[in-house]
Amino acid sequence: MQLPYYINGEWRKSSSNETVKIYSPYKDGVVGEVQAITREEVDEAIKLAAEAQKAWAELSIRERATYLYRWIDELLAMKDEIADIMMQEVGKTFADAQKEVERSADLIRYNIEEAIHMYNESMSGENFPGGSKQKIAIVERVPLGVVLAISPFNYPVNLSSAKIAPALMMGNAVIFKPATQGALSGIKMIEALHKAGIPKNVVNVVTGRGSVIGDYLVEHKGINMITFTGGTATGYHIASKAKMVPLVMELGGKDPAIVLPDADLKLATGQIISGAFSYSGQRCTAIKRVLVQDEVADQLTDMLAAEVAKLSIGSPEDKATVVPVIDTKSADYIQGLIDDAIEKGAKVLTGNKREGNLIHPTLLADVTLDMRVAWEEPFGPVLPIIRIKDAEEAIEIANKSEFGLQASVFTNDINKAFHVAKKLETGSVQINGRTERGPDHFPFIGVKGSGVGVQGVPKSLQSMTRDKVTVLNLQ
Ligand SMILES: NC(=O)C1=CN([C@@H]2O[C@H](COP(=O)(O)OP(=O)(O)OC[C@H]3O[C@@H](n4cnc5c(N)ncnc54)[C@H](OP(=O)(O)O)[C@@H]3O)[C@@H](O)[C@H]2O)C=CC1
Ligand SMILES: O=C(O)[C@H](O)COP(=O)(O)O
Repeated sequence: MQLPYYINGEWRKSSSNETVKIYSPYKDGVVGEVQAITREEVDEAIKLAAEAQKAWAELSIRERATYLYRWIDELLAMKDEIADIMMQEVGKTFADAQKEVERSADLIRYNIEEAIHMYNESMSGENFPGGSKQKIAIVERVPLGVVLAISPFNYPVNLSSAKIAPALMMGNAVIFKPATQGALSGIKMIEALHKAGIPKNVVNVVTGRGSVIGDYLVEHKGINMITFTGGTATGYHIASKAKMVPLVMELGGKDPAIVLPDADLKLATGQIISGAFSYSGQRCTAIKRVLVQDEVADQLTDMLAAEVAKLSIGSPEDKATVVPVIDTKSADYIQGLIDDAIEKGAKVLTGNKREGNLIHPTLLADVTLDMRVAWEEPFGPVLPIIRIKDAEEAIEIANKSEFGLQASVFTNDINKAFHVAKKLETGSVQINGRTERGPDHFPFIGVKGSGVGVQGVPKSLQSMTRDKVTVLNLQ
C-alpha cells in the first residue's frame, strides 16, 4: 500500500518520487509506504492552509461542527479498515485498534459539543480603581491560524484527533504530520475527513521522516502554533527550534506506582499489571516503576510475578497483551536497560527473554537507584520494583525523576494519599488507580521533562485560541 499525501483537497504523489517504507513491528516485510515530500511541498501546504483558514474561521461554530459530525460518521464507517491497518503498522491488537477509533469518535464529538458551549466574556472598567462603567471589554477567543499537529506512533488516530478536532472547532487550519510509523492509520483518518467534505486546505497532511522535514516544519514562519506528542528528546529539540509560537507538548514519563503498607494489594496488583504491560508498556502513561514500602514488598512482588506469568505474549493477531515493540532500535534499548540492571544486581523474576522485537514481560526485583531502569523510560514491557522505607522516601525518589507526567498512590488512608499526592511533582496523581490519560476530557498535563501546556478536551480547545479584546468606550 503506497499512500499519497493530502493537499488542496487532493491526494498527491510527491515530486521527490521518494517514499518512506513502513515495516510492521511483528511480521516480515513492508506494510506500506508514504510520500517523502519536499520542502517546496511543505511550503505549499502551509501557504494554502493559511489562505483557507480565513474562510474556515468565518464560518459559524455550528457550521464547522457539521463537518466534524460527518467526520465521526465516516471514521466509524472505516473503523475496521483503519483498525486492520493500525494493527499491522503499530502492532496493536485489532480489538484495541477498534477501540481507539471509537474513542477518537467520542473525543471528536466531545470537542464539538464543548466548543459549542464555550462563551466569550465581557468585563466592566468599574472594577479597577478609577475605572468606569462606560468602558467595557469584550474578550473573545479567536483562532491562532495554522496549527502544526505532530503525533507519535502509539495512538496514531486518537492522539492525532485530539489535536486536529479542537484546532478545527476553534477555527484554525491544520498541518498534520503523523509519526512515520502510524502514518498509514493517520492518513486513513484524514481520508474520513475528506469524505466528510472538509473544505480544501483546512487540513493538509505532510509525510516524511521527522528528522528530514521536522525541523523545516517547526521553524516555518507560516506556523502559528505547535501541538506535539512524542519523546522528550524530540520535544526539547522542537522547543529549541520553534519560533515565538505557543507550544503544547506531551512527552515521555516515568510514572511510579507508590504502594503503601495499608494498600489493597489485590487492587494495586491488578492496576499495576494493566498499567505497566498493556500494549507492551508503549504508553506514555504506563506505570514504569513500582515504589513499594518494605512491609508489603515481598507480598506485592509475589502477587505481581504471579500475574505477569498469566499475561499472553505474542502476535497482536493472536490478541496478545504483550506484543512486539515498535522496532528493533526500541527492543535493543529496552534490552540494554534490562542488561544494565542485571549487571548491577537486579533479580529477574520473569522475562528477560527476547525473540526479535518481542520482549517477554520482565519484572525486576532488588532494583537500586544506580540502575538506568530506575530512571529511564523503557517504552516496553519492563517493570522495576524498588523498595522504600516510607512514603517520604517514595516522594523523594519519584520527584528526582526528570519526568513529571503522572503517579499512582495505593493506600486505604485518604489523608495519607492526599499528603503524598500534594508533594508529587507530576501533572496528575491517581489515587488507587493506574496512571492513564483518559477519560479524554480530564486535563492531561506533563511537567518537567514530560511537557508543557495542557491537553484534555476543554483545555485543548482553549490552547488553540488566543484572547482578543475589543473595548467599548461608551459616551
Ligand atoms: N505524554 C504523552 O502524551 C505521550 C508521550 N509519548 C512519548 O512518545 C515517545 C514515543 O513516541 P515516538 O513516536 O517514538 O516519539 P518521537 O519523539 O520519536 O516522534 C514523535 C513525532 O515527532 C516527529 N519528529 C521526529 N523528529 C522531529 C523533528 N526534528 N521535528 C519535528 N517532528 C519530529 C516524529 O516523526 P517521524 O516518526 O517521522 O520520525 C513523530 O511524528 C515516548 O517517549 C512516549 O513517552 C507518546 C504518547 C503520549
Ligand atoms: O500515549 C499514551 O500513552 C496515551 O496518551 C495513553 O492514553 P491512556 O492512558 O488513556 O491509555
